[in-house]
Amino acid sequence: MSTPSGIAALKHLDLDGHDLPPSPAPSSPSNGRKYALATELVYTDSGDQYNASSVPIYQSATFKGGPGQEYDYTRSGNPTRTALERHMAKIMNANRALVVSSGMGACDVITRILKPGDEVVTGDDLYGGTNRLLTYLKTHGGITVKHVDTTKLDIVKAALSAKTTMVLLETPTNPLIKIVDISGISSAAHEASPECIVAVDNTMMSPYLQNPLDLGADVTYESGTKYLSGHHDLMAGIIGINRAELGERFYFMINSTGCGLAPFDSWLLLRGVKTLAVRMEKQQTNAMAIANFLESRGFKVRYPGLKSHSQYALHDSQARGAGAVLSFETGSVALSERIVESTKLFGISVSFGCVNSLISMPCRMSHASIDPATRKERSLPEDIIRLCVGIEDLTDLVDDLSQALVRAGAVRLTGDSFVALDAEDVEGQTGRTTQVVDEP
Ligand SMILES: Cc1ncc(COP(=O)(O)O)c(C=O)c1O
Ligand SMILES: N[C@@H](CCSC[C@H](N)C(=O)O)C(=O)O
Repeated sequence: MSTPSGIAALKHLDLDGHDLPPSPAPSSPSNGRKYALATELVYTDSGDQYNASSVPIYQSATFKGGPGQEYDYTRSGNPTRTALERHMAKIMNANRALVVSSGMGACDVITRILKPGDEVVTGDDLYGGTNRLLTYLKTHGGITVKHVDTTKLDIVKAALSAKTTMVLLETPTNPLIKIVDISGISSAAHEASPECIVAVDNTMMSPYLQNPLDLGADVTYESGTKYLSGHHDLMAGIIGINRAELGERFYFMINSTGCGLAPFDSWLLLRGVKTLAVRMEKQQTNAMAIANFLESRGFKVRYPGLKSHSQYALHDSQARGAGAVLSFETGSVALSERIVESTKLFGISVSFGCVNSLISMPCRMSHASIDPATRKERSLPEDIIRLCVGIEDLTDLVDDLSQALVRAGAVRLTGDSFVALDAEDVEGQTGRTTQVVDEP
């Protein structure tokens, strides 16, 4: 591929994604990290003419100078966004990273390369928004979408064929915390169809804990709205790729549709990513303790850090930690609602990965767009509660959950110890007999 210069370098016109000129300042190959990840996360070279310590925000839609310029228009490229993309490529172990306006924006860019007649194999437990986009592509885009239990390699293999164009995975899944064998499925997919693109949604882990590209995936993407930003103050999506031609095709889509991340949000995300290691370490330490606490109270807890998780070993083999999202069931929707409404520190909110702890009922919130019949078919329990654990003091978090469980009638205080009540007992009671602990 020749590299046009001058005005040609500013045109990104090829509709089929072939023979495109390189996009402005593509991220440099960065697989050879010099330092440990926690160090690399904080180390950014601003490349600024005044040696600014923080990457400057190029809040400009246009760049003067005409032909031959590296940047002409922020939809096509912006120096602050490029700085973030270079930083993220390094962190994701990717040759190239692209940043867009949301996690779903990233999923859209990736799936836009599908054509009518193409076939996608994906999981039966997926974030509700991903399920919604795939359902749209199935209904209106002429694409076959097969939802299978991706925890079972033999089931995935049976679904794959030479026609499979894309495999789209999440691991751990949201919200059932199922673990998917990235390496096993990537090999099987490439064997069934060498051109098949294996894309992994890494939102539940972040690159601090898991690197799908190192495990054989072709594309990794995630919602930067979550752990990467860490403060619930921006929306972003990141795509990481090692295959140059895929990078150019995705860049073509981003430039064509205008979903590249804005300069200020790129700057905010660069800032957030610097503290990813310390936030994640504290969040997952808290999450582990809370998972143990709930399990010891008799709840069925889903968390990949628990040895009781049926896929603990698989998760441990492909990730460096369990993250900070866990879910548990109570056996009763009404009881779950009361628990969610009784917490004080755990805010009732969608999303996860931020410094504050959150509580939600996925079937009513993040996964409400999956119709109830499909939720049932895919065994998504209506009573499931999802916790996203933050960086607060652990004792405060446990106390908050304890008082919520008691208030809601999920456990009874007997002397100093809690006794879990099963849902039938709780709902069968006429007037609850549970004691309420002192309010903090
Ligand atoms: C696993 C997962 N993937 C993708 C997304 C989409 O990210 P965003 O909200 O940034 O569009 C979300 C949440 O929204 C998610 O939980
Ligand atoms: N109303 C939103 C719900 C966003 S859910 C965000 C996040 N992925 C989560 O799992 O909590 C929508 O319809 O997309």
